[in-house]
Amino acid sequence: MMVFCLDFGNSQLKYAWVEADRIVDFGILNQVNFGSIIQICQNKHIDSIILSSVIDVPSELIFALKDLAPLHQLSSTSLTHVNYAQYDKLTLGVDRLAIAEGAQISYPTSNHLSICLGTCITYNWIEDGYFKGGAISPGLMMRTKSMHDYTAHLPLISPQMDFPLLGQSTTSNLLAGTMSGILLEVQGYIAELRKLDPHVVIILCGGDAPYFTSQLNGWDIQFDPDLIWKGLAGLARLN
Ligand SMILES: Nc1ncnc2c1ncn2[C@@H]1O[C@H](COP(=O)(O)OP(=O)(O)OP(=O)(O)O)[C@@H](O)[C@H]1O
Ligand SMILES: CC(C)(CO)[C@@H](O)C(=O)NCCC(=O)O
Repeated sequence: MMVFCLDFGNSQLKYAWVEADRIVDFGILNQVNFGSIIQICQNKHIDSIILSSVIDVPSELIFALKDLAPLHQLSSTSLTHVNYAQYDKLTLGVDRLAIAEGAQISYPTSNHLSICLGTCITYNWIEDGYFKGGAISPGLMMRTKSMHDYTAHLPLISPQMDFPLLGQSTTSNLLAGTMSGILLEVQGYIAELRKLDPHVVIILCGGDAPYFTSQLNGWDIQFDPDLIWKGLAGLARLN
C-alpha cells in the first residue's frame, strides 16, 4: 500500500512516499500547484494520499489530488490514536496532530514530548495517550530574520552548527542568543517536564533539529526526522 504524504508547512512544501511503514522517497515541492505534484508522481502507483497543510491550499489542487487517488485532508475531525478529550483539538495545527500521532505510534506505551524545530518550535505533550498540552515559540529563521527586520542595524545572521553561549561581537552575540537561546529553551522544557514525569520520552524532529542534536547528546533524546511521515502514514490507514 503506497501512501503519498504531503506536508505543507510555512517554510517548505514536503512530500514522502511511504510503503508498509518504510519511507521509500521524499523531497521538497517547488510550488503549491498540481504541476509540481504531477512531476513527482510520474510512473508511481498511489493507493492513497494524505495532506497535512497549515497553509491555505487552492481548491483546484484538492480536486486534482482527489482525481489522482483517494485523498484524506487532515483536519480536527480526522480519527487519531491520540485522545483529545483534554485539549481543544479544533485549534491545533494539523502538522502537530501528525507529529503527535507519529510519536504515539512509535512509543504507544510511553508518555512523550515531541519537539518540532520548524518555522515555529512546537511542543506536544502526551500522557497516557491523551494530548495534555503544548507550546509554540518562534523558530530559528523567525528569530534571526525578525531581529534583522525589526531593528535599524542588526545584521541577518546565518545559523551555524558551532555556536557560543555568549559572543564577543554583534554577530556572535546574535548567534549565541539565537542558537543557545533555542538550545536552552528546549533543555528547559525537557528538564521541567522530567520533573513531572521522569520517564517521559523526548523526541526531536523538524528542519532545524540537526543544529542541536550534538549539543543534546547525553540528554537521552530520540532524534526522528521521519516522525511526521510515520504519523501521516498511520493517519492514512486510520481515516
Ligand atoms: N527554503 C527555505 N525556506 C525557509 N526555511 C528553510 C528553507 N530551507 C531550510 N529552512 C530551514 O527550515 C526551517 C523550517 O523547518 P521545517 O522545514 O521543518 O519547517 P516547515 O515544515 O516548513 O514549517 P512548519 O513548522 O510550518 O511545518 C527554517 O527555520 C529554516 O532554518
Ligand atoms: C504552529 C505552526 C505554525 C507550526 O507549523 C502550525 O502548527 C499552526 O499553524 N498551528 C495552529 C495553532 C496551534 O497549533 O495551536
